[in-house]
Amino acid sequence: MNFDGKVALVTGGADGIGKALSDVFLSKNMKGVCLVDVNEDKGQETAKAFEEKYGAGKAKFCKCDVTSSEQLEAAFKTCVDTFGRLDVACNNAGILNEYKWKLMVSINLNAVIEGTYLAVKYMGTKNGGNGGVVVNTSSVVGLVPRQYAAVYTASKHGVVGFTRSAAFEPDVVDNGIRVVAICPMAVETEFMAIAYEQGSKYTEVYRNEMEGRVPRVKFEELTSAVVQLIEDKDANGSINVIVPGKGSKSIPPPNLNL
Ligand SMILES: NC(=O)C1=CN([C@@H]2O[C@H](COP(=O)(O)OP(=O)(O)OC[C@H]3O[C@@H](n4cnc5c(N)ncnc54)[C@H](O)[C@@H]3O)[C@@H](O)[C@H]2O)C=CC1
Ligand SMILES: CCCCCC(=O)/C=C/C=C\C=C\C=C\[C@@H](O)[C@@H](O)CCCC(=O)O
Repeated sequence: MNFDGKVALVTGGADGIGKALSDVFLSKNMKGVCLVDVNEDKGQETAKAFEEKYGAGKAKFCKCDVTSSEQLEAAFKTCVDTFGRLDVACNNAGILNEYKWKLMVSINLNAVIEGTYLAVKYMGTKNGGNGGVVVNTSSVVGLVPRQYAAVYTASKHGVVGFTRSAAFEPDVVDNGIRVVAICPMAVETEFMAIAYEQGSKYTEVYRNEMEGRVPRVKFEELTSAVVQLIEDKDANGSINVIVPGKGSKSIPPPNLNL
């Protein structure tokens, strides 16, 4: 898919990875981006900054807690009502808080599943849309284990398993939709700092043993991996790990000869 005149919806679009993706989408001449986020102040601020940079009417902020089915569907509807179409859905919002693990699973996994199905409803060729691409944000710990962050790791493994499987569901394929996921290593966002504030078993260990020593994926490395996945019409069910300084690599599922 090329980006010209297309429309994206990005959850967690107010900040971090979602903001960086939205910026790149607009720089590639997308018609508009819908920033879907629970943080109203940041969301309004980011939308305003994008309108100053790319022109009036290019960015729409939708206040939404992705754990609410009603709010998430309203965001998809607002996006289509505002821009007249939807082509790319990035299910990206996420948190790290092992102490609030049920909430974390709701945000990191349930909302990704719900967002994917809503994308089929609002982008599907059988539902009046033009087809499109769903990009789900997992993590490198969607592929490998990480102690002290068992539930975060489980939620991100869930995103990988769901993406690999949903991509080949007839209802998804027959609606002209591809589904992919990214598995970044640590990225240059405030994610860990926010996790410190909220309190998490992993962040205490991270702070003591790793902080300042873990290389970070730069926004440019991450966004170019996502752009490639969106542009590549053969990328479906693809799970791409993104490693600082080494770019993006597709990780096939294990072949168990079953
Ligand atoms: N930063 C990192 O090192 C890595 C992050 N990831 C994943 O990338 C995704 C984005 O993370 P970052 O941009 O780094 O974090 P971030 O904290 O900078 O941005 C996350 C955004 O999601 C929003 N959000 C949180 N809960 C929400 C909810 N219930 N409803 C709607 N919006 C909500 C926040 O308000 C924020 O704007 C997450 O899924 C995270 O797990 C994956 C690998 C590495
Ligand atoms: C488990 C919570 C992770 C939250 C963020 C996320 O989703 C992904 C983080 C990704 C990468 C973390 C990398 C950690 C690397 C270390 O295990 C080690 O390899 C780095 C050591 C560097 C050194 O110089 O010792």
